[in-house]
Amino acid sequence: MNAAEQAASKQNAGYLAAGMVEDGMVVGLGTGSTVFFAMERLGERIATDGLSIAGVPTSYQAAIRARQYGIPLTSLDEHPELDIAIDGADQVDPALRLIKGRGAALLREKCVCDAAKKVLIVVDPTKMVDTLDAPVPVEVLPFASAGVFRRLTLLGAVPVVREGVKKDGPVVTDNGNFILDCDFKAIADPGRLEAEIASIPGALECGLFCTYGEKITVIVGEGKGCRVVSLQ
Ligand SMILES: O=C(CO)[C@H](O)[C@H](O)COP(=O)(O)O
Repeated sequence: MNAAEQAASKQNAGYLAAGMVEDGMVVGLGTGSTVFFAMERLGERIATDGLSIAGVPTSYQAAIRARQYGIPLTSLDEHPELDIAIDGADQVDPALRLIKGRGAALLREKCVCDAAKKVLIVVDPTKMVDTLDAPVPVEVLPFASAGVFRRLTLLGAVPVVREGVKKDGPVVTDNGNFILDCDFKAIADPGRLEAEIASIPGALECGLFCTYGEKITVIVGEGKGCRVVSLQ
């Protein structure tokens, strides 16, 4: 798949997801290039069809884009339960377990995913895999980073501190933390690994999303439309 085909697939997925949002909904807004197509289409629906929604952004970048597209914003404080969330993913397996966090927004993305009654994951076909094997990002409290690094190594990872682009030194997340990208190779039991990482003090969240399959619908953008996948 070349870059133009991939962009078209992402647009198809994002636009279909935006069409599933109903008037009056409070919508979790994920981070990344695919979900931004959904935001673009939501903005058009607001401007032309009078769609009335409010969005909860998962990052500064999502908030900035939402404002550009004219999507009114709210917060999890105001709406601890969301009608729906739209987000991207880096990998999706057949049980609809995900690896997320390329954009370092995984902590807020998991909070929003957890708060949503229904989650639409928008991807291009390259994201669909039989076995999750991409590096798993772990958001780490800087105070505890050396200890978390050691514990992740004991779990079999090769952790790498994510470095900034146009910034020397580590990426600092929207929450003021570091990211360790942890290569576990093919992950035999993603749910168990997610629980093991969650048990490390100072590992604030990881990019494995293994417990939300029942409420996730995956929209895979393809050349001329979309394939919709759910466990139901
Ligand atoms: O998890 C994410 C950000 O933290 C993104 O949703 C994920 O990386 C997919 O991004 P894209 O749609 O640009 O491929």
